[in-house]
Amino acid sequence: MEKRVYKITLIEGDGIGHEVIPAARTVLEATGLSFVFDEAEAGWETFERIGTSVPEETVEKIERSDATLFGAATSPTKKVEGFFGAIRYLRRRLDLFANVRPAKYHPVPGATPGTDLIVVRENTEGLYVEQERRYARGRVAIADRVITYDASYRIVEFALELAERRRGQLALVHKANVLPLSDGLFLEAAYDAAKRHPTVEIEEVIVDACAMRLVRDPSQFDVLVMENLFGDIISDLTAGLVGGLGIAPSGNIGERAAIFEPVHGSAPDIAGKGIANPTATILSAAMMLDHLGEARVARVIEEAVDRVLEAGPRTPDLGGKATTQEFAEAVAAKTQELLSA
Ligand SMILES: NC(=O)c1ccc[n+]([C@@H]2O[C@H](COP(=O)([O-])OP(=O)(O)OC[C@H]3O[C@@H](n4cnc5c(N)ncnc54)[C@H](O)[C@@H]3O)[C@@H](O)[C@H]2O)c1
Ligand SMILES: O=C(O)CC[C@H](C(=O)O)[C@@H](O)C(=O)O
Repeated sequence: MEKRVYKITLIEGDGIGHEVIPAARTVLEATGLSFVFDEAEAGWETFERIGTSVPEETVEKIERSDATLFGAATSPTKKVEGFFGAIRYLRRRLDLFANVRPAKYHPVPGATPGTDLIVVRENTEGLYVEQERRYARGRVAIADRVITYDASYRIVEFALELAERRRGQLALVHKANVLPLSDGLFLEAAYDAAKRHPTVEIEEVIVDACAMRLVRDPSQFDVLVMENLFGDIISDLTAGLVGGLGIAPSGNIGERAAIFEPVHGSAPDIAGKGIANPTATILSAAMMLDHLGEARVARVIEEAVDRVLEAGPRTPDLGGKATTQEFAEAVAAKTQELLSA
């Protein structure tokens, strides 16, 4: 059979994106699969240079490729005229409606054994419609939070299908006790979708109780589905359960495109030092391979990551002294060794 060549767009973005993307590329190149990598730009540095954070050429490259690996992009906390957040824009522009955020135990300090769950985050609406305004001479601010039946149905359907391939449990995470019209609509759509998946065990969990239960015993959860901002916050919590942001991968999945990225941001506090942990990006690259149908190689990369995390070298966030690239090279070597065994 002719060997498939995968077209992958690489977007470093800002800060540690410049370090973790080359690290993940080192691991991908060790798999023996064939890739054509195409680099594209996005983020704050791009905005400062050319006045837009996502050039059209970047969108076209993503649409033309089989999948994209994204590092991180910086967003300022003050309003900057003409600026929009790169990853937020790409999620909505390309209708990458499902943000899939696994949290699985890896052998690192502070990780909770038994954690093996996936947060499915709605990725196109909620507060991320980014419609804010101020009134009363600037002393009152309102942000719209949009929940639609269709987007809720679509994300819950995605989560139900995922749960069917796993342990068959789905938690519907919501705040309908306080917001019965909006989060209540999410639940209505969820139960309509669930009618077609009778084998999945459904549980409703109010988001604040969900946070508490996750901290106390994450092993009670399999798949959790929720609107955008709840998913943003809960997925950082679940990253914390498995060793921190240096570890947590994700995929933004749509019908026309898919972008894989670490859950973390551009980490300005450590950028440029070569000490960022590339595990989250390497595991995102493994998710990308899984998505492309290369499940076996994806599992081997995950195994290689675990072997290196166990034996060292480790990056400073996990108590080690390794650089980003040293860690990646160790994972690449272990990947090659496991693939040829
Ligand atoms: N998807 C994205 O592009 C994305 C995601 C989150 C934050 N951001 C942006 O990133 C910038 C910084 O945000 P923040 O500081 O809240 O979050 P962050 O994830 O960048 O960093 C939070 C903390 O975790 C540490 N950390 C993160 N990734 C790490 C890694 N791989 N290895 C070791 N330590 C790591 C950082 O050093 C920092 O102390 C902001 O401008 C924010 O808007 C972008
Ligand atoms: O800083 C940004 O522009 C987006 C950050 C981003 C988010 O979805 O809010 C990040 O926190 C994430 O979880 O992907």
